[in-house]
Amino acid sequence: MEVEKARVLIVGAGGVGIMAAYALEVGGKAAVTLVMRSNYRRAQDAGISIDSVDHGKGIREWRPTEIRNTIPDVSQEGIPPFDFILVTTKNIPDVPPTVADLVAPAVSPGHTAIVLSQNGLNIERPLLARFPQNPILSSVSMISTTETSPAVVVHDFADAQKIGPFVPQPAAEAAARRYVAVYNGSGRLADVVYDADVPRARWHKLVYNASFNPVAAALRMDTARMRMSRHVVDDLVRPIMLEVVAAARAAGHVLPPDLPDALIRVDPVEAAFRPSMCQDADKGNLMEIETIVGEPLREGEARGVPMPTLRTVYGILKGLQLQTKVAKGLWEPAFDDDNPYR
Ligand SMILES: NC(=O)C1=CN([C@@H]2O[C@H](COP(=O)(O)OP(=O)(O)OC[C@H]3O[C@@H](n4cnc5c(N)ncnc54)[C@H](OP(=O)(O)O)[C@@H]3O)[C@@H](O)[C@H]2O)C=CC1
Ligand SMILES: CC(C)(CO)C(=O)C(=O)O
Repeated sequence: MEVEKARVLIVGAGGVGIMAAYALEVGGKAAVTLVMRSNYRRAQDAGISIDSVDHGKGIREWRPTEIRNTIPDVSQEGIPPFDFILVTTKNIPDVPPTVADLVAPAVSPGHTAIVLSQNGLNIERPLLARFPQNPILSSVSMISTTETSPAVVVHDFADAQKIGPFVPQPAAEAAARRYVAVYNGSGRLADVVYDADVPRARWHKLVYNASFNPVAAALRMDTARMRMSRHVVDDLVRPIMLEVVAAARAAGHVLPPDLPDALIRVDPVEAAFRPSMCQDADKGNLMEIETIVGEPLREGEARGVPMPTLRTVYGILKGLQLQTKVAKGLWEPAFDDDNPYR
């Protein structure tokens, strides 16, 4: 007897979203509807191309069950509810629409589990507030995957995810366990696992992302060159890592003492790896500053943790983000009424 496939909507069809769509479909336990935007036409015409360390090179003209270029409105369109909505856009709350606004038409209250496979801290909170009857799940992803041109993806580090409920609660725990089983239907993805404490996993990952990402974006430097310079690590990366470890501890998450040293050396030198925020800066894209830098800073400072290096880097990054907003017509230089510097 054929078991009914989970209906999964994926919003955000870049590197992470396309690899998730592929893993879900190839596992045979999910039917994926993939929302595409700039790459929609190319995927419609020629399919999606993937070279993947997990699934093989030379995957061509691939398409999931359904591709569309709008967010489904389940009640208006009269379509069956989605079991899961996987969000894999960049999370940039300082520019609308918010993730909650984006997915709202596709959410069936009390049914759809929303999975956030995005970097950052506390990104789940607005979803919990907006959809109190729905399981809200976190996927802390360690994959390295890039959309090199529209609908063409290169995936070069094995898919590793820690997946669990943002708030421990039976329905969310069950939904998270089901999602892991559906995602790894192929049995190939041993590092995609259930984790009962994803808030800790988010802090753990932030030790890398809150330090290397913004410093790389500000300096336009890969992690190998930062290490070769020595001073970039000594003056910026390591101090931020220690500040984030202290903030995590203040928030109740004790991370291994050797974590900063291990993460400083984690990228293969020959990869000359540019963290995602640096790649966004290179492309003139908006960056995930508030979720990756601002939020750990706010969490730490609210608990009295001194975080002077991260605060300075945050200020610089916000300035860079403002320049991108100007370039995109999203900010008009003008004084607010209450600006003391006018
Ligand atoms: N790439 C990686 O290896 C890793 C990424 N992450 C995290 O995963 C998340 C996704 O990253 P990644 O896949 O690299 O990001 P990408 O920039 O490659 O992809 C994001 C996708 O979301 C689409 N999108 C954005 N807004 C909308 C919208 N309103 N409606 C429809 N589609 C939209 C973009 O479309 P368009 O092209 O039209 O802008 C793009 O296709 C981020 O939070 C990132 O930090 C975490 C670990 C590793
Ligand atoms: C380092 C990496 C690829 C880890 O998955 C990441 O999260 C990023 O570049 O932002």
